[in-house]
Amino acid sequence: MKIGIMGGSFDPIHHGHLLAAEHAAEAADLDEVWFIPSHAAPHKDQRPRASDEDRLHMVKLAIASNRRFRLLDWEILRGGVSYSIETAEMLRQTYASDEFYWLIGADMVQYLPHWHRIEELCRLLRFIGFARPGTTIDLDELKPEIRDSVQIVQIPLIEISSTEIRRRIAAGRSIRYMVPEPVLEYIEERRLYGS
Ligand SMILES: Nc1ncnc2c1ncn2[C@@H]1O[C@H](COP(=O)(O)OP(=O)(O)OP(=O)(O)O)[C@@H](O)[C@H]1O
Ligand SMILES: O=C(O)c1ccc[n+]([C@@H]2O[C@H](COP(=O)([O-])O)[C@@H](O)[C@H]2O)c1
Repeated sequence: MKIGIMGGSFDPIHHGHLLAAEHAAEAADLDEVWFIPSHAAPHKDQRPRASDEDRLHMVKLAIASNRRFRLLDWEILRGGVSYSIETAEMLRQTYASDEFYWLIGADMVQYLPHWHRIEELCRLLRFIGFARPGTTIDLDELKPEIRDSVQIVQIPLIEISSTEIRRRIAAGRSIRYMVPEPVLEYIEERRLYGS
């Protein structure tokens, strides 16, 4: 099987993530997309605002209606810094006959040279990059060892970020239609992000 990996903080998960996963899967002919919430993103100084349990639960609610989407809690269970190379090694050991494609937004494509043990990671899987509003992808900036592992797909642009959602909630503004309805209800019920 061809499996896409959608890693992220998902603090909270939003329609930008879901749309990107769906369209990237279609464009690259992937059989499934596995969502892997990180415990602590390697390049972010701060831990996510919501707990591991709440972020896992929100992803579960958001993907429940899509038969091609799955949730993997490996990075949460592993704890510590969530280096993708460690996850990729576990995936390759556990599912030796599958092919893995790490799905990343444009911001992350340009940041690839800084990923932990990136050249080893490029030998274990390929990356599928897609545009994100406000960022451009310039593959020429990447050295060939990395560039050759990246495939770019076109997806509809949707200007939503978790940061903007957290800001809106804190300011008492609406986030309806930015996140799936069950996620909105969960955020309100658990009073996450100062709601
Ligand atoms: N609106 C979007 N369109 C396309 N890709 C996105 C979008 N939002 C996030 N992504 C991608 O999804 C992955 C996980 O992102 P992440 O969970 O950090 O969300 P975020 O909205 O960027 O969060 P934050 O604002 O807290 O940094 C990254 O590869 C990121 O580039
Ligand atoms: O392994 C790394 O060094 C690395 C550096 C930056 C980002 N990543 C992964 O890229 C994915 C998107 O990151 P983020 O912070 O936008 O959620 C997520 O799965 C991160 O763990 C991984």
